[in-house]
Amino acid sequence: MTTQGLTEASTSKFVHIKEGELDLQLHYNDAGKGAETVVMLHGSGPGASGWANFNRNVHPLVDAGYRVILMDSPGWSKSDPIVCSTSRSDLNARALKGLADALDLDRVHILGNSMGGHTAVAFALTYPQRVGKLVLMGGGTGGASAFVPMPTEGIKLLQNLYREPTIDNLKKMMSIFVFDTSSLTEELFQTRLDNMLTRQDHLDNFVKSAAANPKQFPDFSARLGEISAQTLIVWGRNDRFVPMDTGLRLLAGIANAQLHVFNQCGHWAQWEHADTFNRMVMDFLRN
Ligand SMILES: O=C(O)CCC(=O)/C=C/C=C(\O)C(=O)O
Repeated sequence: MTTQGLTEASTSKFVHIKEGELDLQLHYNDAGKGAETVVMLHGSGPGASGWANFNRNVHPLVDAGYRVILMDSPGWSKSDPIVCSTSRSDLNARALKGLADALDLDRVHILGNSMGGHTAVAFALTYPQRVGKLVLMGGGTGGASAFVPMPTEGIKLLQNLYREPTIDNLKKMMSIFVFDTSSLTEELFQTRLDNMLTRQDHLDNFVKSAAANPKQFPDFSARLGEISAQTLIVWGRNDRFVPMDTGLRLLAGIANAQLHVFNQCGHWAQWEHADTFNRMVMDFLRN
């Protein structure tokens, strides 16, 4: 199958899930028809979505024969709003369980970016039998860095953007989000700003959630030994949002893990080094 013609609109779907206390509508994109499914989970930035985070990764994986599902987490994009006063990582993991059940998916590979990585680990800890392989980029667990003050400069800019969603604050955040800022276009900024401003309720709820529980992403370090899934950890050496020693903690804790560090790369490895990243992921999933 070739992916010509696959767009956000042509793959856009909704589903209602009931999973524990979660009773809401989720938006997701569904692309490809493979026997194996890769779920991609986006990060926590304002205006983030599956399609915004992974538009450079969907097509190669579909062409390689995978079904690709992009889940928009509760509180992002076209999914229902929510205030989270407990663990956001576990809340998203429950949402993914509901989505996997609704789509009759027994087992999925999970590729998580930042908050999506935290969610992937929460899912693997709670529903280990539902996990194939894990790819964790710039995320996987909360907890303190040994080297960098927390919250990091990137997370402070992200929180500020949630409180004051202006083009200036968006540009401030994006200026340290990726390593090579010349790749950021006015069109990308405008699309991202439009995404954010379309859902003022999501922005307000994120701020309320952080006030109710500043530690939205718990530290899973002590439990990483429970994960048996083969895991590929990917980090940017120049990540100023979630520091690289988080990746080292994941590597130390997950027995079947390997770590790849991209030089000249910020917090968006799957976008900044898309071609190499896609080849690496396909090789990892295949073998
Ligand atoms: O606070 C954390 O540990 C996670 C931060 C995070 O998920 C940031 C992600 C940002 C994006 O992926 C985005 O804005 O697209």
